[in-house]
This record gives sequence, structure tokens and C-alpha cells, in this order.
Amino acid sequence: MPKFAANLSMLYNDVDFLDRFAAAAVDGFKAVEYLFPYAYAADDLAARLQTNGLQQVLFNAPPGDWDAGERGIACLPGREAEFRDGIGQALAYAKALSCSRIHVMAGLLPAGTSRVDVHATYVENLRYAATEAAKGNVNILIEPINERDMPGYFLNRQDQAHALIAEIGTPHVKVQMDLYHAQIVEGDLAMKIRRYLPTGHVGHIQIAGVPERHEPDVGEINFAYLFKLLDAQGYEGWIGCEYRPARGVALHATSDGLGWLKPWL
Ligand SMILES: O=C(O)[C@@H](O)C(=O)CO
Ligand SMILES: [Mg+2]
Repeated sequence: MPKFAANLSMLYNDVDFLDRFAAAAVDGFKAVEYLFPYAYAADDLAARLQTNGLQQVLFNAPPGDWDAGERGIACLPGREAEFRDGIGQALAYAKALSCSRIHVMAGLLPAGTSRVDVHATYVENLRYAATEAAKGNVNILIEPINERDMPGYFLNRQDQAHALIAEIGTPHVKVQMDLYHAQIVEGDLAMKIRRYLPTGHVGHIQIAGVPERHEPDVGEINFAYLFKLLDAQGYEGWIGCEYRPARGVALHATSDGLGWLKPWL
């Protein structure tokens, strides 16, 4: 049976961030993920998890200047010192939140550069992050993201991510397989699950309906079929529900749209 985590950056947006933990627990979630914890004290977040019987299963390393449009700095030459500081901060939060997965965003290709130009920087930064993460038994995740949502993002395809993992050569870097992005970029989701799950290199899965990124039962993907396939592949990790609710009315927008989840709880 798949296990689902509420993505608190996208779900329950009609309540304050710290109140989203309780809202997720009331709807039956046992785990949460979100983009960034850094605006809050780790102790406060840990208390919300504990009070609501929730597990933290994923968050992102500091992404550079998000408000200025940066989407990670792992592939940016010249930002190595900031990258290392960010990994240190993320690992401190991971320890306080007992979280064993950190998503390290690659970043946008700097103007005038190609993927080849920044490849070495990206690999070197991930090797550093993985070495530090391994000390606390944490895995570093890399996520292929579609360029319609994030134009210029360095990492877009599942095969690109798996080739990088082979090159980096450590079990502490894994792929965050977001099926929403995968469908937009390359499709053929069932075959990709059959191909990549047995490698043991998929460390987390996320879902949303395509193309609007709404509830998983809205749009072109048959998720019930894919959940059974993930079970058949023996996937025991979490599935992050990373979508923008569109079904319900204000204040109940997320809960009203969770009909798709009920058979799987
Ligand atoms: O898919 C996404 O957008 C997220 O998982 C993420 O970490 C970057 O925005
Ligand atoms: Mg995602």
C-alpha cells in the first residue's frame, strides 16, 4: 500500500504554515514534506511534528536567492562556499527533524553556459553534500524538473539524473522522481517506474495531476494504476502529494479534494 506525505508548501495554503501540520494530520496523513524550513526554529517544527504524530520525510536545502528567481545553486560555478554552508544548515535541520532526505536543487543554467560547462561543478557539489549527509545517515535527492515550470533548470530528465548518480558513485545520492514533471518532460511513466525502481536509486516520489498540477485524479495520468504498479515493484518509500488543490472551496480546499486518497489510507 503506498504511503502518502502531505506537501505543506502546496496543500493547506488557506491556513498559516505552522497550522498546516494539524490540518494534514486531521485528514489522515502520517507524514509531511515542504520546500524550506529555514524561516522557523527547528524546535518549533519538531514540536508540530510530534504533537500531530507526523514524520518529516523531505525538505529542500537552501536554494540561493529564491525571491530573486534562483532555483538552487548546486550547478553554479563560484557559489561553492555558499553551497557548503547551505548543506551544513540543511543537515542541522535534518537532525532536529529526524528527516533522512534532503532535496538539493541544481539551479538554472547561467546565461551563456551549457550543461557541459557546469557539469563538473554540479558533480563536485553533490559529492560534497553526499559525504556530509552520509555522516548523519541522510540521503541527498536530485529531482528532474520540467522547463515549462522552471525554464533553464539544469536537471530535466530521469535518464540524466540516473547517469549522474552512476557517475557520482555513492549510495547517498538518489532520485526524487516527481511523476508530474516526468509526465511533462518525457511521459511513458509506467515503463519508467519499471525501469528505475529496481535500481534502488529512486529515493522519493511525488505526484500531481497533469497538466494543471491539481489533484492527482484531475488530468491525464491514471494514478490508481501507477500506485498499484509501485506496490508491485515493492516501493516502500513515501509519495509526496505536491499539487495545488482546485476542487474545494476556501478553507476546505485541500480536504474537499482528497477523495482520491481515501481508498489508499
Ligand atoms: O517539484 C517541485 O517543484 C519541488 O519538488 C521542488 O522541490 C522544487 O520546487
Ligand atoms: Mg517535486
